[in-house]
Amino acid sequence: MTGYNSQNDVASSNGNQAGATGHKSTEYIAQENHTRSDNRIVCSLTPDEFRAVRMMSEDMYPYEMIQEIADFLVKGSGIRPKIGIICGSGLGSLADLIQNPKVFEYSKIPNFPVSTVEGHAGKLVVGCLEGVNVMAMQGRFHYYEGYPLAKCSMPVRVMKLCGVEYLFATNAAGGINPKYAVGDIMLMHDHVNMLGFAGNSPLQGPNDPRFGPRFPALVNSYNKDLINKAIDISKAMGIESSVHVGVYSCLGGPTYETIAELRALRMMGVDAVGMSTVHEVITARHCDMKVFAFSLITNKCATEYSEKKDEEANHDEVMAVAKNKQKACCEMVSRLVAEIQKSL
Ligand SMILES: O=P(O)(O)O[C@@H]1C[C@H](O)[C@@H](CO)O1
Ligand code: HPA
Repeated sequence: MTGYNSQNDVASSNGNQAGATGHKSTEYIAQENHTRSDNRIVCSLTPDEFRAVRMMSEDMYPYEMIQEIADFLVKGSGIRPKIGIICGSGLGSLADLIQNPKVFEYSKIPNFPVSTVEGHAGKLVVGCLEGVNVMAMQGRFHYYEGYPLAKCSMPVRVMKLCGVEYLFATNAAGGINPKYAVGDIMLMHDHVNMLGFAGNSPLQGPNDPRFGPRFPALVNSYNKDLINKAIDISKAMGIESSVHVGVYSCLGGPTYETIAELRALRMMGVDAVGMSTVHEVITARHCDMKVFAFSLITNKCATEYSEKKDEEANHDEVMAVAKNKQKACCEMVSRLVAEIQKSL
């Protein structure tokens, strides 16, 4: 074979849904081309470049591959979920609410990434909550784990192809708004996409219109009706004084923010900061899901310089606060699902 273009071949192996097998055969062809007996290099990429391209293509999830994952989950559970829930750090107990759960470990789901962060169990739980079929991710994927944004939010598309219409995304976040206390809940009504400012988006790359449009609008991303219902629920629960409506921003992490960064975020109107959710919301809105999201404020972000160690954010504190507040978060989610059930 002459004039071999490994880049084309990588793309087509991806498009063929060949998965690991396709990639292996692509690599084989490329290596063969690099080691022809006449020593002519016919591959347009060096082996290292080829490997890089191949790794990039492994991070792409074409529609058919996502359909395969969705089919696997629907077949394995016998359920078509209506609501998808993403459990934030330390909030995995949201998935424990699910009755008659069918649990899929991420490592056993074909082509699924694995969770690497403490407090993210790496399980997908499918079952029934308040009479509604739901699917919950006990463990999400973060950019800082090394996954590209499209891969981090790929499960949202899986949910969509399983039948999900509503996305509930939860997270642990640092409170920047000085009125917020540790343990408060912030219902997200908007976000500032800092990774987007830097030119990074989960929708980067070719657009597949079967998911949604090339240029989706993001105003009104957070469903107002669901926010209002959650406010009513917080009143019924007697926790309205610790529930706020605010703006979330996601940074890349894994570092917590500097004082200067936190001051800048505050000036931009950000109330809480974390390392997730925004790319999931973008992906969900792209495929026209209704979105509800909240942050559990697990720590207060310092905006003054201090030598005090206890003012520094740390993941143990995040986890401990989440554990303490999981009951209220679970109740909020259950009651909101029950409200949705009434309207189905
Ligand atoms: O998955 P979430 O956004 O809830 O997790 C937050 C952000 C980091 O992963 C971690 C930092 O403590 O908690
Ligand atoms: N910053 C970023 N992410 C977080 C924080 C924080 O203060 N707390 C929990 N997740």
